[in-house]
Amino acid sequence: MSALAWSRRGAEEVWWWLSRTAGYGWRHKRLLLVGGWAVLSSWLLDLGWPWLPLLVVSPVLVLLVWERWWPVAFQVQVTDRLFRSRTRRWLRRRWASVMEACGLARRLPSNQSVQVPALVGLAWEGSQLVASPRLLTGQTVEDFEGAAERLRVALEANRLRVIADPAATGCRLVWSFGDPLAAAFAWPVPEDQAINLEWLTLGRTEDGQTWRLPLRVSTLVAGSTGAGKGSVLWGTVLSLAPAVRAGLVQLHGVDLKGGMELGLGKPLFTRYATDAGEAVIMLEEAVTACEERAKRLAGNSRLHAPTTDEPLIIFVIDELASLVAYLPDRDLLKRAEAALSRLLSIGRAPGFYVYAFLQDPRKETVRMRHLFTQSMGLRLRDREESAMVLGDGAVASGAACHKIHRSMPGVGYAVGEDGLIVKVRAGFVADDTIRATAARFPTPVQVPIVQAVPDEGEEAPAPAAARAPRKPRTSRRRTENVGADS
Ligand SMILES: Nc1ncnc2c1ncn2[C@@H]1O[C@H](COP(=O)(O)OP(=O)(O)OP(=O)(O)O)[C@@H](O)[C@H]1O
Repeated sequence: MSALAWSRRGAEEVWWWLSRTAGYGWRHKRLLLVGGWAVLSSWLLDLGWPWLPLLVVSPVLVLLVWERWWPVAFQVQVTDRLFRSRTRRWLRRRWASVMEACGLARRLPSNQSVQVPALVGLAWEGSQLVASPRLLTGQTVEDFEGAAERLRVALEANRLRVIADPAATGCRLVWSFGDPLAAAFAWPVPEDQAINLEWLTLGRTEDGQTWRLPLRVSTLVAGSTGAGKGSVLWGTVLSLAPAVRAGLVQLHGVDLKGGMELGLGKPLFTRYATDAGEAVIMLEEAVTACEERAKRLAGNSRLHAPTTDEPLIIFVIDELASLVAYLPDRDLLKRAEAALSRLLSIGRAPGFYVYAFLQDPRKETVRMRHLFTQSMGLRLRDREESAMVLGDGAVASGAACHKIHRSMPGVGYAVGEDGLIVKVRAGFVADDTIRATAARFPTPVQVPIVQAVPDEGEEAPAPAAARAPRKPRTSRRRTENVGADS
């Protein structure tokens, strides 16, 4: 190794040590450096080289001043770079022992030699260290998923993802260091022209990218109380607001907390239900409108193209369980379940989608859970709940909703644009932002929900089970008005 390389390595080691001892504070470090400099200077002065101390110490002084006055730039340019090159070097050198310690190496009984998965590639991609191992014969990606936690701790990383290749015959190990999602950030009022009918923009991903979710898929968002479902809900509404004002999207809101959640943004909603009776009528009318649109599309198109005459209909249902599990009125509950299941199963092509939010993802609570084609998990109670929402495979490869800390509302796991699970944080939507958005992007049409009131002397309607088949509850003209399908 050349002298230059040695001195570079020496400088790296000094700065590595300085960054590792950050806890001691700069006063101690400075004392140490100045002391070392004094000893070195007196030694060099003795040798008759008075200019050398200055030469040696001036780069260090420059670095000290840089770190003190421009800490962010210093972090990015010096500390992070040193950390990366050192971590990469360390892993390359220790790969075999890491594999062995994590239970991924194999000792051959014949000659006691150790077989280790070869390290095919190792590189930094942004803030993530990515390794590509070659699996040993008889090993599967699941073996690496099983050792994920050990691999994470071995590198003192915040998170490790095991990403299988499409055929699941190999995988990539992705270590993330630090937490780019640690700090909350506010979500702004959308721009006037920001109409996007393919993607919702909701926050940031752990790679520092914008978090986008496909719009034209019914989506279930689960999170314990206080997990930040409100940010995802309002992020969805804000993302759609410009299209709402343009008449290309209609929002139908269900808020059985009496309007406490959605009330602030009422002008954005074409239809808005705050009690179970209204919600069920709204859903049933939407099913009728959806079936009619599907009939019209049949033979012409396989996917509805939104227009102002035939907009996308997006149901936003806060606390889904209040509608399909906790209703004391069994008749209403059955009707709600039936209408919602029908909408979820036939709504995709005609452009009817449901965005539902709930705390308890168990099947006993939401029987139609499997009908949501997209789901995301915020903080959840335990591993089982994480697996219910995202699937076992996602949890095994690192989507641990149950490990999200209480102090991180809005953080969760979702399927990213590449189809892989990604950790995300929704932007925080303040009440003032909702009010401003509602004032700027009101929907051009609001359709009230009319509940049938039995005429005097007329008997109350019989339970649904006794009536067959049930007709739509409002006139044909009103039904057609839903979704402006007239
Ligand atoms: N993205 C976010 N960033 C930072 N703080 C957030 C974020 N989202 C929510 N919070 C904060 O977390 C708290 C709980 O948020 P929120 O009401 O959205 O949770 P929730 O999941 O809807 O809870 P519940 O089901 O009990 O209504 C709020 O006080 C809010 O200030």
